[in-house]
Amino acid sequence: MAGVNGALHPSLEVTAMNFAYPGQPPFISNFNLSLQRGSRCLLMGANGAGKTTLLRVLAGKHMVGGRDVVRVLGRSAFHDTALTCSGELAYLGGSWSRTVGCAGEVPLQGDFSAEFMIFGVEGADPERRRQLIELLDIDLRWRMHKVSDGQRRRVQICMGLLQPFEVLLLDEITVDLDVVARLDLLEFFKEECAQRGATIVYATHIFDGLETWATHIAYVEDGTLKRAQHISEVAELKVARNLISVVEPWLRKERDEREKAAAVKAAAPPPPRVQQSASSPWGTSRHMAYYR
Ligand SMILES: Nc1ncnc2c1ncn2[C@@H]1O[C@H](COP(=O)(O)OP(=O)(O)OP(=O)(O)O)[C@@H](O)[C@H]1O
Repeated sequence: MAGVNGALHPSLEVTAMNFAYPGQPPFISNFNLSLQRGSRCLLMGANGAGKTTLLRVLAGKHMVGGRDVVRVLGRSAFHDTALTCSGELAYLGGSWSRTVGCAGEVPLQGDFSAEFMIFGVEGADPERRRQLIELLDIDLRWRMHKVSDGQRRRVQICMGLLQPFEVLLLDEITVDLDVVARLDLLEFFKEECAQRGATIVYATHIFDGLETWATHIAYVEDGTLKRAQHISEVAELKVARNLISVVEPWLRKERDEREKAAAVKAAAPPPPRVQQSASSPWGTSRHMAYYR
């Protein structure tokens, strides 16, 4: 996707990025992605392909390489903490949690009202707040420990969007929303990109209506970027009914190849066992048997 629109300064740029979880083999190698202002990129891939990992790296939650590897608005996503503090770079992820020391991510609990949560976000523009509360159909009297998953999610999304982001990373946040809330939110995102030039990367498995929403697609397979295209360049989409009928064969092909590779591995003869010589300290001998 390098150089989309030919503009000089992409709002999001990843260059030759490598990543491995601690103590694990390399997962992402030589990953490159470049998005201009106003782009809405759909991040797709099978379960475990690396979408969440990528979004968290883009959000500056993991340090990867030097300052030039993951650039957001021309600044290092990890090193420039002002990016997230100002809300210019926003990440809305799966669960609503907070990090508690060695316990890691702990789900939010407690009897708070939606109003307390939303009005607790400092510096929010009252008009934007009113618009989001209305868009997400939030009742400010909701008690957060008594609401449904979808209602809790609406409050989380509202809080995450109060600051006018420049780059927004969305990790499957619409799963709990009903159809109307999801469509209204997607429309809101489209306007944010068109009017303010915001950039969005959205990881999801729900493709309904996204063929006309996305400007770009990125398809990852096992940590590797297999496709990165402008939506108009996806040849299959020109003749397909919808996005799901395009992506389903990619996912099935990938699964078949994975199963074949696993079958070949299982059928291969086991590696030769290292013969232990009689003099090996790990070998057994009749002599030692006397001492057992
Ligand atoms: N903290 C971690 N430590 C080690 N490995 C991890 C960690 N988090 C994720 N992984 C591994 O990284 C790979 C990618 O996981 P990731 O959550 O990024 O995938 P995903 O594409 O978001 O999947 P899904 O569609 O199921 O949400 C998986 O194999 C997963 O087991």
